[in-house]
Amino acid sequence: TGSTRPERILAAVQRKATKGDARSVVNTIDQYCRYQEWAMNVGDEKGAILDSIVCEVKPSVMLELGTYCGYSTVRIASMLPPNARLLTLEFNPAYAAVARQVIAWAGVEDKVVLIEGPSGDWIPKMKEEFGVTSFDLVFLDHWKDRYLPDTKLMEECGLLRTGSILLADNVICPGTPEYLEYVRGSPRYESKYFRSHLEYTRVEDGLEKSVFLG
Ligand SMILES: Nc1ncnc2c1ncn2[C@@H]1O[C@H](/C=C/CNC(=O)c2cc([N+](=O)[O-])cc(O)c2O)[C@@H](O)[C@H]1O
Ligand SMILES: [Mg+2]
Repeated sequence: TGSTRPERILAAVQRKATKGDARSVVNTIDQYCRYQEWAMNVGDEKGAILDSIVCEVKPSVMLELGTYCGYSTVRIASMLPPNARLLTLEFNPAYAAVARQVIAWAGVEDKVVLIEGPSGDWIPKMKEEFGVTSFDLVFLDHWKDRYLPDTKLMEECGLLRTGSILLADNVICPGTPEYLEYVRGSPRYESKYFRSHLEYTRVEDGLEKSVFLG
């Protein structure tokens, strides 16, 4: 049984990235996935948009849905002030195991809480288990058909406050039509599309930034 793609990405990080240097980890994964084998990281082009929004919002408490190998986890954490917290949800134990090591190699583990399990189970427990009042910023990058149900679940659980921001990856490719229709059609959101490309390709994709109006 050979290695998995996430394990090969981890091996590249441990071989080529400077330990404790988050940007070096980000650059190493981008190099590997652009020139060796594609992987579903938000990537460098959309990543720059993600960086600018994290810098603008300066979240104290942030949620990421879909950790995968931890690329965006590290990218986001490297932009956060020391007292900020990034909670990230991943239900595949093998991916979570890789992500923990990528996060550790980058030296950002103090800002990150990786929670292993499905978003549907954990979103309702955020207040009691993690003392979350509400999320300042949520990055949606998990199964595309979960974006809408999990957004509605966060609303129902009172995890969004006036001004909370949802940032969704892949709204064009692979696409999240039901989610887009909801946030663009609802009077409770102010939505904006940031046009870009699918990671490491010339295919159109983009991020949708939606401000919850309460
Ligand atoms: N309910 C849930 N709770 C916790 N973790 C969950 C979850 N649903 C999925 N996950 C995890 O989130 C990741 C899935 C990402 C799907 N992205 C994608 O499918 C994707 C595909 C392409 N693409 O095909 O070009 C490009 C992209 O940028 C993409 O993000 C995986 O690590 C998976 O284990
Ligand atoms: Mg994605």
